[in-house]
Amino acid sequence: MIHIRNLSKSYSGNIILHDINLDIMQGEIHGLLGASGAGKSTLLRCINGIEQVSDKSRIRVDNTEILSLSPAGLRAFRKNIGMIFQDFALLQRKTALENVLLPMRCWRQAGAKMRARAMHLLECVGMEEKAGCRPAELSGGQKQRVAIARALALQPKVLLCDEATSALDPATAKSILDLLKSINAQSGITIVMVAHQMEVVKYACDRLSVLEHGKLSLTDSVENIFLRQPAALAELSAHADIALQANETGFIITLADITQSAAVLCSLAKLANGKLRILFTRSDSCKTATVVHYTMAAPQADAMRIITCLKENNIRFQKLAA
Ligand SMILES: Nc1ncnc2c1ncn2[C@@H]1O[C@H](COP(=O)(O)OP(=O)(O)OP(=O)(O)O)[C@@H](O)[C@H]1O
Repeated sequence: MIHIRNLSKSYSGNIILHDINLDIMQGEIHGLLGASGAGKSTLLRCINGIEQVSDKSRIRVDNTEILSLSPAGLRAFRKNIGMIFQDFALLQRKTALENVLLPMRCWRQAGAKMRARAMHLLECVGMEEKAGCRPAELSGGQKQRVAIARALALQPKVLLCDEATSALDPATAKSILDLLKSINAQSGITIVMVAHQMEVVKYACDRLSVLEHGKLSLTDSVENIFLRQPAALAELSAHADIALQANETGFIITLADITQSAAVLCSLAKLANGKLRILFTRSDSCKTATVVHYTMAAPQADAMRIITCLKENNIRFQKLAA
C-alpha cells in the first residue's frame, strides 16, 4: 500500500530523515516508534505529501507516485488519506456534525447525502448523540472520536494517526485504540500510527518500525520485535533498576511461551547452584502473542554454563553490561 524508497528530508541543512526504505502493507496497522525528535511526525507528513523531500526520494501510496503529482493532483490524492492528531484539531466554533461535514463540503459532495453520511460516521464512532455539541462540550476521548469520524469522511484508504492517544488517560486511550482496531478490521483501512508508548503499539499494531535519529533501525512484526528485544527497543523502554552484586552476571531472557517458564528457570537455577536471582519480570502482550521477560542475576562463575544452556535451547537472551 505504501512504498517508501530512499526518502531523505532536511530542514535548513539539518537531516531529519535519512534514506528511509519502508513498505507498509494494505490493511495493516503499522506503528512508528522512536524517541522524541526521531522524525516520526515528519515521516507521516511525507506520506501525506505535505513535505518537500530530496530528489531521490520515492513515495508510492496506493500505486500513486505522490512526488510526481501536480499541486492539484496532490490535493486530490490527499482525499485518500485521513489524519488524526494528539490535539484533535477540531474547529472550535463548529459542532461535531459540522466538523465531520467539513471535508465533504470542501470537496463539494452531494448535499443531501453528506449529512446522512456524517451522521452515520458519528454513529460508527459512538457520537451520534453529541452531533450538536461543540468541541468545548466534549471530553478528550469524545473529541478524538469526532476527529476520527472526520478523518474517515472522504473514505480514505490510509489513516495516519499522530500520537492520537497521547493526550488521553489510559482507559480512554484504550477505547480509542479499540475503535481504530475495529475500523481497521471492518473496512481494511491501512493505519499508520505514531506512538511514544510501547503499550500502544503492542496493543494495536501488527508491525512496527523504529526510528532512531531519522534512520529506520528496524521494521518487523510487533511479536518479533518484542521477542528479539533489540537495543533500539531496550533504550526506549523504561529500565528496571537492576542492581547486580559483585561477581554477578545479569541476563534478560525472553520466552515466547509462558508455560516454559518453570522448566527454564529451574534448569538455570540448577546451573547457578541455587544462586539465581530473578530481579524483574515483565510480560508483553501483543495482538496475537504474549512474551515474558525475566531479568536475572547469576554468579559470574556460572555465566558461561548458563549462556551455553540458553543457546542450546534457542532461548533469546541479552547479557547485561556489568
Ligand atoms: N518545520 C520544521 N522546521 C525545522 N525543523 C523541524 C520542523 N519540523 C520538525 N523539525 C525537526 O525535525 C526533527 C524531527 O521532528 P518530528 O516532529 O518529526 O519528531 P518526532 O519523532 O515526531 O518527535 P516527537 O515524538 O517529539 O513528536 C526535530 O528535531 C524537529 O525539531
